[in-house]
Formats: sequence, C-alpha cells, structure tokens
Amino acid sequence: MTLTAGNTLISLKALSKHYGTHTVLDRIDLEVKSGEVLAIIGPSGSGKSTLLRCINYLEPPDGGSVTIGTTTIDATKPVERAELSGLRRRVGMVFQSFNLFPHMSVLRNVSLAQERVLGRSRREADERSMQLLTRVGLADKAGQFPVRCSGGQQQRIAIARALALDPEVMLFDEPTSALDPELGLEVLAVMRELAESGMTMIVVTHEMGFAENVSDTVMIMADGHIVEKGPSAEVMRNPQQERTRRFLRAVHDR
Ligand SMILES: Nc1ncnc2c1ncn2[C@@H]1O[C@H](COP(=O)(O)OP(=O)(O)OP(=O)(O)O)[C@@H](O)[C@H]1O
Repeated sequence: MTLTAGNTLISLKALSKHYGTHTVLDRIDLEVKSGEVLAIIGPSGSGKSTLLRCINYLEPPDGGSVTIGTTTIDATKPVERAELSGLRRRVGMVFQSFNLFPHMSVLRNVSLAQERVLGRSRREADERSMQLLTRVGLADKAGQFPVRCSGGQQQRIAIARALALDPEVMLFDEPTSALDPELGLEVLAVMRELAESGMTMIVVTHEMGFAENVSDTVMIMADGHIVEKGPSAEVMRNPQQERTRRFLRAVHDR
C-alpha cells in the first residue's frame, strides 16, 4: 500500500519498557501521520530517548506494539530478524553523537550502507551521496575525513547518511545537544528544510524554538507518560496541563 500524506504512518499501542522494576514507558499510545513533524520534550529521565529507541527496536520494548506503515511488530512475541531489518531500513536515526566512521571519507560514510543494505553499485551510491551532501551543504567535504569537519558539519553528514537509505521516517535524538549554539543552528536549518520537504520526523529536543516553529505537533513526556500532546503553537503557548506549564516555565527561566 502506498501511503499518502495525512495517513497514519506510525502507530504505537500500549508500548511499554521496564528496566527491572522501573517503568520507563508506561503503555504509550501514539499515532504519527505521514509528513508530520512531532517534537518530544520533557524533563530529563522522562523516557524520551527510550521511546525513540523502542520505535526502531534499538531497545526492544517489553509490551505493546509498533506499527510502521503496513508492518506491525508485537513486543510480546518473538521477533524475526527479517522483520527487524525491514523495520530499521524504513527508519533513519540521528543521534546526539554523530558516530561517523573516522577512517572513511565523508563520501564513503554516506555511501557504504547503500551498497551493503540496498545493494546499490558503488557508482550509484556515490552519486546519491553527492546529492545528499549537496542537500546538507557539504558537497565540498566529500573527500575529507570527518575529523576535518566541525561538529555541526559532522551532524549534517550523519543526517545525509541516514537519508541515504531512503527512510520513511527520521528519528532525531537531541541532535544539537552536543553542539555549540551556532553549529546547532546549521543542523536545525537542515532539519527545517527536511521538515518542509514533507519528511515524517520524530525529534527529541531541548530546542523550544524548533518545537514551536518547525514541528506540527508537540508532545510532553514525564515519568514514562504522555502528559500533553497537540498542535505545537497551542501546546507551547497555551498548555492545558499544570505539569506542562511548570516544565515550560523552568525551561524559560534557565
Ligand atoms: N539501559 C538502561 N538501563 C537502566 N535504566 C535505563 C537505561 N536506559 C535508560 N534508563 C533509565 O530510564 C529512564 C528514562 O531514560 P531516557 O534516557 O529515556 O530519558 P530522557 O527523557 O531521554 O532523558 P534525557 O533528557 O536526560 O536524555 C531514566 O530513569 C534512565 O535512568
């Protein structure tokens, strides 16, 4: 089935995760539409990163289910390797730390998985990589090693690398937290462009400007629960829950 804009692309049902007796995600229900940009914000330790990592099974959830497009994985049943690799191929992820291969050129960092995972020829993979490096403003860095690039440039390369597998959704886990503010801005500009191009995105962020101005929907988490979720302008400017108001006040006072 081809999903058109506005259809539900991601659906989490009663998604749960425990570490020992600690409930980190408590039966989370969530739907994300195709083309939607969802920002997840909330206090430290509220489960934001864990939720993101459970969506692509980097962290296996222990209850509930994850549906992406037409594929559903039920956390209570054994998961087939093919199901997992299918899921991961459809979900690109960008981490706080860029995790580039230091001994490979920027171009190779972006093209390698295309050959290994998608079976593209070296020439096809390099061509696609150059398109993506151009898109993130780094075509001139293709032949360099990552160490010669700033943190902001490395994160943009990591975004190009994730896009190279043609994902249906991109997950971002605090992509600017390790960067100086001006380098963070260049990464946020690439993310804004991606959002405007119609990519479905789930972004765990401390950047309130991104949450308010770029994302369609904002979700506040606390203690493994969704406290509040709605259109970004409404949640950011007129939160309904006292807990959200407290969190946003604390962020503004920082
Ligand atoms: N591998 C793990 N083993 C045990 N506990 C964990 C593990 N990963 C996360 N936790 C715990 O789960 C809770 C949620 O962590 P998580 O990283 O998802 O929160 P977060 O909202 O992303 O926080 P932050 O904003 O600080 O990154 C925390 O109490 C954390 O200590």
